Amino acid sequence: MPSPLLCLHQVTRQFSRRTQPAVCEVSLSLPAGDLLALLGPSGCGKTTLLRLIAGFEQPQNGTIDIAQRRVSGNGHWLPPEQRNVGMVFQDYALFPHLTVSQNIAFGLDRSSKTAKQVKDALALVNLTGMENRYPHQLSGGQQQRVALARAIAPRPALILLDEPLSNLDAQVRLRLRHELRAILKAAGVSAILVTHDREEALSIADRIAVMCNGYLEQIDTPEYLYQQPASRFVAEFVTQANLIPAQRQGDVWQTEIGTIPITLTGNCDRRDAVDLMVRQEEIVLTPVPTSQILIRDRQFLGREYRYVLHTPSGREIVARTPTNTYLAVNTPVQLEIATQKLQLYPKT
Ligand SMILES: Nc1ncnc2c1ncn2[C@@H]1O[C@H](COP(=O)(O)OP(=O)(O)OP(=O)(O)O)[C@@H](O)[C@H]1O
Repeated sequence: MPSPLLCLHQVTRQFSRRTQPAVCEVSLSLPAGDLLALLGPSGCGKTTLLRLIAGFEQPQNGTIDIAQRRVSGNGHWLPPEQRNVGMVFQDYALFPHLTVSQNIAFGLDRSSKTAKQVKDALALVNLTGMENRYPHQLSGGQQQRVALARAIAPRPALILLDEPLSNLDAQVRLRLRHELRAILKAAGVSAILVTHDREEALSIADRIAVMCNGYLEQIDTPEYLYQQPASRFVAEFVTQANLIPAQRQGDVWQTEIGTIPITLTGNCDRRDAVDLMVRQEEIVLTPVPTSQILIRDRQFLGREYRYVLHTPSGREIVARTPTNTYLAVNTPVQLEIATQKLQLYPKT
């Protein structure tokens, strides 16, 4: 197996003794050529972790290796400019008085190769022909592509992107999402992308690292993460699943939405009270006049309906159904769960 391009071991950064660490004992590795998304809510430590890798922050504990070279920890320290890492920021950070070409050439050593490196980077981000424009003559999406070309041009080992799409409007953002992945893959560069947008992470990353309160909760492929969230936090944040309290009663789980065979969650868990993870798209709704569960809201989302249901105890459950299930608000409904395997989590 080839050595990973980036290796973090037990990295911790605490800004003040009175607060908990912004990044706490994070270990992860990144295979060469992979695109990793750091995903988590605001304040969970994503940007701090990115800055530790770039060398803008120094950890109190742990080691960081890039391309088999220790850049931080155990008495080693390499400043950002010696780490062979490119950065792309949320606000593009282009020089307004320099043209597109000059912006891209900025970080390159002046040599006979510079013009070719700029030309190649421009072609990679699809901006050939715009080399003499100034940043204010470009759209937001084009400016971000210049920033990406500038990071790629010196051919760094690793590119770090901090919320690179968040300043763009929704449509451009969607388009650039896929372009971004294609450009990074075409350049053959490894990259880490910070985002708080789960769809962005799920759709473009090879692997996703989910962070919560400074800790790394889970790192897996988007598919695995979605199917098998390792914790209640990942289940709620990434899959936006419903967590429904359940009591063991013989060979079924007793819940507000009916009984569920224990076999659906595997028989090995001996706990009596758990929360079951029920994904929005796994719920099948049938109108039943005697049911105590009511539809409180319905939204048409084009390809599906999003129903908000209320149980007698006041719990809110969200279901997404195909558009052939049209049910009016206030209809009493029965819920069925269409899955072969349900995840469960210990009760909090
Ligand atoms: N220079 C600093 N000094 C003190 N505290 C800091 C500093 N930088 C970050 N923090 C704190 O560390 C924690 C993690 O911040 P960080 O910016 O890494 O989170 P984030 O996940 O990137 O959030 P966001 O998505 O809002 O940018 C927060 O509680 C933040 O207030």
